[in-house]
Amino acid sequence: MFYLVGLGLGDATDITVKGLEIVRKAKRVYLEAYTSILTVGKEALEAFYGREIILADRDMVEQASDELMADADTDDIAFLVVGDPLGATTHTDLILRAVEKGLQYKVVHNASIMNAIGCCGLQLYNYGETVSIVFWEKDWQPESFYDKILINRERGMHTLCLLDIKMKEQTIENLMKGRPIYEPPRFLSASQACQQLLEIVKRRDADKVTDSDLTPDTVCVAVARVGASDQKIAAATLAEMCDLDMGSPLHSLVIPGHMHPLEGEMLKLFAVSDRVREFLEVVEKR
Ligand SMILES: C[S@@+](CC[C@H](N)C(=O)[O-])C[C@H]1O[C@@H](n2cnc3c(N)ncnc32)[C@H](O)[C@@H]1O
Repeated sequence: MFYLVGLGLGDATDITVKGLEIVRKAKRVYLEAYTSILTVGKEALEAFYGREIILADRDMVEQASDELMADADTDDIAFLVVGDPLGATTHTDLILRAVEKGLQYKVVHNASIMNAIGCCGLQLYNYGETVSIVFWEKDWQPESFYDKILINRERGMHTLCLLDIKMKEQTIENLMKGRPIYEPPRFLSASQACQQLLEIVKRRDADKVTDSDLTPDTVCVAVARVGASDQKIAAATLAEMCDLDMGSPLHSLVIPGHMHPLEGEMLKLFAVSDRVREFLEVVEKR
């Protein structure tokens, strides 16, 4: 059996009982190591599960499925994914390859950032398309995520923005071989994401600005390390968020659409300034 096991969002103990039983009896245990991270590393997982873990880089997952799934016809192979195996990063390609090979598979679900974002108080029913905000390079500064945020806002919907993780293949190879990591992975922070969003606002033609467009005063929400003991949530204006330190990764950002009074009341718990509190009090009284 080929098992895709979700690890949840916080630390080693977030695996489900069902997932842990599978990990403990599987012949080999892989950890997908490039789309998300927990607040603890491979060693802490190995200590908690009592099993050796093989890190699986993008090449292995996308090109070496024979190796990954070897023996899954007669033995159990576990493939661990931070969050939910089918949340945000959908590993449906692996499922299709397992089926092609005539293998049986099972998914063990767990919490995903896609549902845990409910922690900020904005209703999951009211979200539109999720977007990914990528690290801008000197000569590559896409703006497509901004347009998707506007489409959601035009419909009154909130937008969950997942933030880029840049992990060089070399870093993962070094990790897998126990070699030192010369270039640590880079994680886009909520404040960097807001700086990029405001840069796009600045570049757009002021005459064409609509009510859905973002401004430095637009209230947004940043979450960091959701599910971990030091989880942090902050509601701030985009301009305030540019200078707010949310601490170590992972971060996500939410750009609200139309807010229900209850959503405003809940968000107020996380307001970082009087300006945001005053704005949310108006929402509460709608
Ligand atoms: C590609 S998604 C992977 C999703 C994962 N499979 C899941 O179901 O949650 C990775 C992005 O989700 C967001 N994310 C994942 N876990 C998070 C957490 N615990 N706190 C805040 N953001 C998180 C970050 O923006 C990160 O770059």
